[in-house]
Amino acid sequence: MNEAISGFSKLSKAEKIRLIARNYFKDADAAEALVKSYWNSDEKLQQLHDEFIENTISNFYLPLGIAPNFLINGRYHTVPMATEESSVVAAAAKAAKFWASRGGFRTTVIGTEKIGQVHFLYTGDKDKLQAFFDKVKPDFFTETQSITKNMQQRGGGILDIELRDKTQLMPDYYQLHATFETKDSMGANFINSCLEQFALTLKTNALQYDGFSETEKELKVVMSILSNYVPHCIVRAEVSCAVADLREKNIENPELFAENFVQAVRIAAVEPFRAVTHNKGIMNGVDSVVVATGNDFRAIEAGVHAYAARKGSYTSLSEARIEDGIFYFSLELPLALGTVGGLTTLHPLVKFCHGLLGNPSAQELMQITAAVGLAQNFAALRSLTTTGIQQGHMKMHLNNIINQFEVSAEERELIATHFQQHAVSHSAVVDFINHLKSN
Ligand SMILES: CC(C)(COP(=O)([O-])OP(=O)([O-])OC[C@H]1O[C@@H](n2cnc3c(N)ncnc32)[C@H](O)[C@@H]1OP(=O)([O-])[O-])[C@@H](O)C(=O)NCCC(=O)NCCSC(=O)C[C@@](C)(O)CC(=O)[O-]
Ligand SMILES: NC(=O)C1=CN([C@@H]2O[C@H](COP(=O)(O)OP(=O)(O)OC[C@H]3O[C@@H](n4cnc5c(N)ncnc54)[C@H](O)[C@@H]3O)[C@@H](O)[C@H]2O)C=CC1
Repeated sequence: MNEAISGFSKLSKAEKIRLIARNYFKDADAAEALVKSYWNSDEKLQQLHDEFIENTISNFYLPLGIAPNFLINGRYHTVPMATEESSVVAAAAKAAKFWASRGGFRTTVIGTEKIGQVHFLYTGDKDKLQAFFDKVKPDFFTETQSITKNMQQRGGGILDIELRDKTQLMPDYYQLHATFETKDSMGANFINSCLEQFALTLKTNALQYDGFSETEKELKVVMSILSNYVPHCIVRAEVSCAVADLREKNIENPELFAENFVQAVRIAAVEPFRAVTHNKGIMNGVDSVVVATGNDFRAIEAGVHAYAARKGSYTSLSEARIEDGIFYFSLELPLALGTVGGLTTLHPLVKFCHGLLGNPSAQELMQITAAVGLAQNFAALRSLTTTGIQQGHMKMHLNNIINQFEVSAEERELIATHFQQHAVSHSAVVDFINHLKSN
């Protein structure tokens, strides 16, 4: 099919599936059956999922895994992780267990401030604009009172609003740069509602402001939206122990291990090609928790990588050092997470994941997520600087390779036994399966 579809959104779910199956698949019945096989047998539950997004035809599964033994600030957590990548959950679990016997993770929330901006164009005298802003600033607070009342009762609300001159970046470009405290919510809807009211207050007051010329009164609001860059909504996670205590399987020489580990982190600090992969390893853990807890992983990803580039060059999000015989490893991340709002109470499995974590506050969830990010980074670097990443990763990935072939239970057993002694690679598995089949 190579033509536009008109009115797709108006079709029923069954009609959408039929259209897709008939136009894109040789075996339309099989395609239709596959899509339907992922429906939930509970019709009410299926309807709930259908209504999360638009043009829904089915559910797209991601596995939900568990990483136990996360000792964080003296309390054990069992962490839900939703991810498609093999070895991520095993790596987190292994690192959690390793650090649980060495004091666990220490985490602190450094800040929770969120940001939103009204972007507008103004042609005229800058001093007059500043005088106008100073005069109307209280109105931004009073005219959003109906929106902010409940948030204020929770201890949140609008923190401050500034006028920012951005004309060096673009002619006539100014901003209302506002900061917010949104407590247990990620805050997108609260912030955007406040910003849209700021924009209205700005425009209406400008039109009536005697200090402006007729052109100046016509300032133009371009858009009002929160920023997913939250450099003051930061959480820190840290682990440390005596270098000698790092000894374990594959860490026979802890001094050498610690030294290599610190060097690996330093390379990520100075070399962006390495830093991106290093940080991807951190996000293996962070995203899994973010998805499992129904948070906005696109917002988190965008914010984290902007933070990693805040000094002008993209760098490592984690740091490691050895001081007086102690190994220190830490991480700071901007994480605007919510434990209310969005899908948190709507999606039954998301609700289950919050329950598993003891229904944390947003600040607690920030800390758990940062600890998982640090654990993931530790596991990857531990492998990279000792056995290499492929040994453990391919061990976990073996099932995915086997599942691409028709193998009996008996053959599966033989493959598993063989690869306990031999290095796993896609071609080695294929060769071994061919060898089994030819005998
Ligand atoms: C994969 C392991 C954990 C194997 O490690 P191992 O030493 O072979 O594991 P083990 O069989 O000795 O078990 C030790 C513990 O590991 C965990 N574990 C072990 N196996 C499982 C399993 N099947 N299911 C659940 N948990 C598992 C579990 O906690 C277990 O304790 P237990 O539960 O027995 O008390 C290790 O080699 C490892 O941590 N590797 C790193 C893997 C990794 O980082 N994967 C991410 C994907 S690669 C990537 O995307 C990121 C990267 C690497 O590019 C980032 C970067 O470059 O920085
Ligand atoms: N650029 C972005 O990141 C954007 C994200 N979104 C989406 O917005 C959603 C998140 O928005 P939210 O405003 O967080 O969700 P929301 O509007 O669903 O729920 C948050 C609301 O819950 C209420 N609330 C109850 N108890 C609270 C407590 N203890 N603390 C704080 N608030 C409490 C407040 O009224 C608060 O505004 C996500 O699904 C995200 O994908 C939407 C637009 C843009």
